[in-house]
Amino acid sequence: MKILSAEQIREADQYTIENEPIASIDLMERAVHEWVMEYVQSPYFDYHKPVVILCGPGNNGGDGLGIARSLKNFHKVAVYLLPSEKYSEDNLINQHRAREKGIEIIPIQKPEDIRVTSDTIIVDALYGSGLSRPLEGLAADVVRFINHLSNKKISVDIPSGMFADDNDHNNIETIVAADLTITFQFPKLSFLMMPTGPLAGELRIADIKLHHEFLRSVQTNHYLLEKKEVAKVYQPRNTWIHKGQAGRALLVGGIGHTSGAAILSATAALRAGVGLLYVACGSRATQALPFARPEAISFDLNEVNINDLISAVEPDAIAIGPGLGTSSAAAELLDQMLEFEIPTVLDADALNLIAQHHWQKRLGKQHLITPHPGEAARLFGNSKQMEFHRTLRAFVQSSGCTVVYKGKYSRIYTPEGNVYFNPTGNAGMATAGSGDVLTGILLALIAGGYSLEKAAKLGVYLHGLSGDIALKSRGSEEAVLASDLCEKLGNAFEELKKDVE
Ligand SMILES: NC(=O)C1=CN([C@@H]2O[C@H](COP(=O)(O)OP(=O)(O)OC[C@H]3O[C@@H](n4cnc5c(N)ncnc54)[C@H](OP(=O)(O)O)[C@@H]3O)[C@@H](O)[C@H]2O)[C@@H](O)CC1
Ligand SMILES: Nc1ncnc2c1ncn2[C@@H]1O[C@H](COP(=O)(O)OP(=O)(O)O)[C@@H](O)[C@H]1O
Ligand SMILES: [K+]
Repeated sequence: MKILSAEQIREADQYTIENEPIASIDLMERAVHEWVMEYVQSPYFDYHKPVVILCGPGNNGGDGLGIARSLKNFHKVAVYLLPSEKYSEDNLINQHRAREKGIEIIPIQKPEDIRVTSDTIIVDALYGSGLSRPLEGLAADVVRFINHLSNKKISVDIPSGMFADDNDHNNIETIVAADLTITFQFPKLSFLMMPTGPLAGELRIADIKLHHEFLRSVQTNHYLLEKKEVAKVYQPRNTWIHKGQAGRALLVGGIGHTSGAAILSATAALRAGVGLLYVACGSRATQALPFARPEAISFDLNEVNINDLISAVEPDAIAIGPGLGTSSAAAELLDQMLEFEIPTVLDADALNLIAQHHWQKRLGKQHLITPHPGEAARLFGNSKQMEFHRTLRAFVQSSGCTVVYKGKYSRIYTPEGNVYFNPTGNAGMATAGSGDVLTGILLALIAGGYSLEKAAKLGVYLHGLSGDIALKSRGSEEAVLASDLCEKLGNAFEELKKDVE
């Protein structure tokens, strides 16, 4: 699914109006209808509760006025309107239509004019994608006022005060903190990033059927991964395959106290279908592995030379990092391994070592790195979200490596400059070892023949899906373990395969 900028969204609206063709006010009616359809299907809909709709001067406010007319059929509705010298044309039409339906429109002079009871649902239609500067004055006061209320808040298109794209210079306190955002046609970039993402709350997308020609041809570098697209990446296993063809993988890590990290990665790699798995690890992990994961073949890093091991094993792919530590021996090992041409996943301490030794420039097209925000900050600096995003995207384009920036909506950056956001996964995955599991999955997929980009898309999606399945079976986020992700990986493949054509 394409993610468009605010400018492109305006163009999409305009193109639809001119080429469908449809009058602007009728497109707004369609948006209102689709928004209400999403709302009544959401868990927030309860016709016993009164609704207060806050409207601004533009078309977002116009939507709010239309929504008021529609919700009047179910709820007790009150409409409040910000004062303005220039309401948009469609806003004025909808003010008129609302009054015709007997709806009183109450002008807001001060935030306290807005009257709610404890069960009132607040619909936020103050500002949408036409926001041109951070909110101030009365609008900002209204936002702060409602943010202090414990009432459920549902935003129309965008939480008011939030820019669709770049909020680096915005004031977070003047953005509505919504429980649910029902957005039109496209997810907005700011919903998928910190610190704005949490303010959008739960997301639902209302399909307002903008012109398919425009949607097909519009150029973007930002996408939200969808199951059916990821399913196209998946290559079903050939029934005549033998283990030598299912990928030979080498995992390096698991030294001392963090032996478990290598065991988790190894388990994940095996569950993700690798044919042969070699693990080069510390003495403790070498001893534990035959019991924990008898399918893996282990080597003690104290006893083998990495170059000899590579010659003997001839891996199709390598992963280094989980539980590696940052000792000088680990640094020396990584130093040698960064010279290899073999596709390599770099995670955890491998990334910390790269940052420590300023080896970022040694990353190239054979590398897939998987930093979480802490590791990423060590590697690429600690700038604000959009600036960081631009820095990382530029680094990936110039170095040729592929990056998975982990978190909610993990992002895949490709050397072509594309960025894919992953929708699967949940807060239960914020637990020790879940990143190690991802490393193992990626290792297996790359060893099995997927390109780095395809492995990243498929691997990150399946990893999150395993987390979602684990959450269902465990019952609550708190109880999900990284090992559960390995256990449910088969079910995640099964779920994805339902969409393979
Ligand atoms: N047919 C369509 O196009 C469809 C559009 N749709 C809906 O329209 C929404 C976009 O509408 P929009 O472009 O009118 O922008 P909106 O966010 O309502 O506000 C603009 C007004 O606010 C003002 N303003 C801006 N920043 C400000 C600030 N900081 N403080 C104070 N004022 C500020 C700005 O004034 P100006 O910047 O010119 O000074 C202008 O007057 C979109 O999110 C969706 O909900 C759907 O119905 C689908 C069909
Ligand atoms: N709230 C969340 N929602 C979705 N995915 C999450 C969330 N928290 C963590 N994850 C996922 O879990 C993994 C955590 O990785 P990482 O921080 O490296 O863990 P560890 O170092 O303990 O192995 C990442 O893939 C991340 O995307
Ligand atoms: K809004």
